[in-house]
Amino acid sequence: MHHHFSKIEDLINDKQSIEALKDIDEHKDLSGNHILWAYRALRRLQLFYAIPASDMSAGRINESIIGDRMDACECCVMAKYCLEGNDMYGVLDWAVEAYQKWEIDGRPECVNPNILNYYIISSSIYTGFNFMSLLNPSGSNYQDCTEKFVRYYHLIRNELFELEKERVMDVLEMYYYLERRQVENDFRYLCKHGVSRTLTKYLKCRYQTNNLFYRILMPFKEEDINSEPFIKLYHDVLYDDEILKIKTISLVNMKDAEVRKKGFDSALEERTRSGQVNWITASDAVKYFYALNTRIESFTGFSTKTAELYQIVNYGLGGHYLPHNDPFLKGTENPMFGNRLVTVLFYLTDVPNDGYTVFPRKNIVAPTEKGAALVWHNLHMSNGEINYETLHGSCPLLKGNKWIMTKWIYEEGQHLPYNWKNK
Ligand SMILES: O=C(O)CCC(=O)C(=O)O
Ligand SMILES: [Fe+2]
Repeated sequence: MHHHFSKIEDLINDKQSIEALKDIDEHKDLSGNHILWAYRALRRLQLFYAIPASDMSAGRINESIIGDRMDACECCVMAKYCLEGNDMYGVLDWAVEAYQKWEIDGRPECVNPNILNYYIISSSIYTGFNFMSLLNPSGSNYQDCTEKFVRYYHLIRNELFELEKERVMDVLEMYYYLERRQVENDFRYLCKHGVSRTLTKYLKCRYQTNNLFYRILMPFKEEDINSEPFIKLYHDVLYDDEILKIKTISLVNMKDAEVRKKGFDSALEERTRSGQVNWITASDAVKYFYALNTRIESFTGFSTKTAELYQIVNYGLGGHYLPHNDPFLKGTENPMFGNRLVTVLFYLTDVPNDGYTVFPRKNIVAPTEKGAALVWHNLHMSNGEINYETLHGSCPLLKGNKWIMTKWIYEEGQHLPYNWKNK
């Protein structure tokens, strides 16, 4: 018996075994869908932040290396997925990249050069590049052509990127599309350029006791972000041990995020939102978050009695949430408690270079950090109508992991100048 133990111990300590175990560990949760989503996440990041395949495959964005190098095989797989999604600009970009890496990496077997040629030729025809003009009538082979093409491709790549942005679409959709497109452009711009604090005479930060006697000892650190709509940031309102507890409870229960669509049941739609979600159960909430409810009431000034349960979200690579409004549209509100009056968004991780919460209509990128809560009013406090200026989203994550927790406070039970039931 003892003898076996030492053998097992040797095996465990063996470098190769450790690598193998790591491999198993890293891939254990990947189902077919997740692999497809991983590819889509990369492609989405590429399009969103305008990163050419040559930069992305080097792990580079804005001149700095933040990720791992991709090899020829991985680039080829990207081209394959793009082809399956009928994304011919993607096929072109990745196939050319795969081809170059294939040459540099000593022509690894996982890449079939004929398939690569096929990718390049078909995508180049589709994207309007006259590949045929490169063919030498006196019988050159595809290999030579591909090489030539790769050289030309680098010259025209920027124009291709521009072309890709133009899409054909139904005239009736145009108005909605233009408006949406403006918002999305603003969203992209803000995500790319990150946090800029604009200090004005009116936006200040302060120690806030909210007239609570015991808060004199430990006032809230309140920072004004915007006045209309009301957006404020409260620093250090969630403690490290609470964050750890929240992540521990949630980790085993995370499910792929869903979005509610008008007229449809909740749908899995990773184009709009991609991440993993868990709702803390009522019994766990009582057990662990009683004090937090009281704290939320202290800094927001609203009752949490009618609030939703806590929602935890984890975004991985490429995880995002496109701009949206949190309240339900007219007629779909909660019949007992009304609409989502206030959003309290806690950050369970730091948000250093990406994954910001952005309000594109107000030109705001929230300057937040771990343990802070961003609070905003979704409805006009005078009449309960939705304030569409609170449109907000989460920028696609380029690296690491972002964890948040949300609490939605409802109209019922608050001191409001209107009766929500008569709206
Ligand atoms: O993750 C974020 O920054 C925003 C999340 C959000 O808007 C939501 O969950 O409704
Ligand atoms: Fe939201």
